[in-house]
Amino acid sequence: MIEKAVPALLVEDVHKSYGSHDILRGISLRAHRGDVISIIGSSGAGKSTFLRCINFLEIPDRGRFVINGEEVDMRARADGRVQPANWRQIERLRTGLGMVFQSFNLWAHMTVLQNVIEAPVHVLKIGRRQAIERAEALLAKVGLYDKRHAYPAFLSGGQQQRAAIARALCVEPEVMLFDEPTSALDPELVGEVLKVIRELAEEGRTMLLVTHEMKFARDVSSQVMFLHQGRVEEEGAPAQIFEAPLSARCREFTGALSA
Ligand SMILES: Nc1ncnc2c1ncn2[C@@H]1O[C@H](COP(=O)(O)OP(=O)(O)OP(=O)(O)O)[C@@H](O)[C@H]1O
Repeated sequence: MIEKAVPALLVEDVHKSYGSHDILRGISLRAHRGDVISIIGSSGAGKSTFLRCINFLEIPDRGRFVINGEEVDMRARADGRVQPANWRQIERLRTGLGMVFQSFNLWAHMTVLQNVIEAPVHVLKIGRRQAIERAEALLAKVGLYDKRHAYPAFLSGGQQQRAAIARALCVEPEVMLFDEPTSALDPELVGEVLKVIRELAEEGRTMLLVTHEMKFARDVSSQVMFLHQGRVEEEGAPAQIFEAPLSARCREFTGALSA
């Protein structure tokens, strides 16, 4: 089927620098529907920056982006870099990318339910009743239905992150982008969030996951990308990356963390 052949996300040759510091030096990625791609690497390798360039929270200096078959319209700047030509297009395409951040980023003045329906109602313009139905189903799925009228301050970090996942899912994104979703959590709360992410993977959702949870990445991913200093040092199936990596750096990194 032609539809299946269109990647959910295609990213080519992404570059990004801050001043004279080159952070991303030509990273490409292709995610087909149902792929779970973990992005791993040492601190400072550029993992989060890469994820943030994909939904234009950071503006890449260069790169080609095709989201759900639609290419992002980029234009050249006088300094040789590129920038999105049309922010309306970016805003529209962003609804196809559900982002979950390390620090949850829930709105503190809104209840869990209000957080989850905000984008469906105000960005997608779906009816409030329909948004509430969808949000309640998602909150039940992540185990937070009973907390739907609570404010974020009254939730644990794990509950806040599960609410943030429900919020990202509520716009029915093509691709979920997870940026170290468990890094800010106390160790005893990590498992409940990983369980939700694992269920999403098992459902066949397309996901990119920046993580330091090596065992989880090994279990849940269809593909793993190991970044080193802004480049893809090695990529492949989890069995390759974690059991028989070709790169000595990758072997050292995964060996040290999964030991
Ligand atoms: N807004 C910014 N301005 C300047 N430098 C930045 C900015 N954001 C990130 N950097 C730098 O870019 C480099 C890569 O950061 P990034 O957060 O992408 O790495 P990472 O691989 O996700 O690391 P970690 O695992 O520690 O989160 C780091 O050296 C960081 O200090």
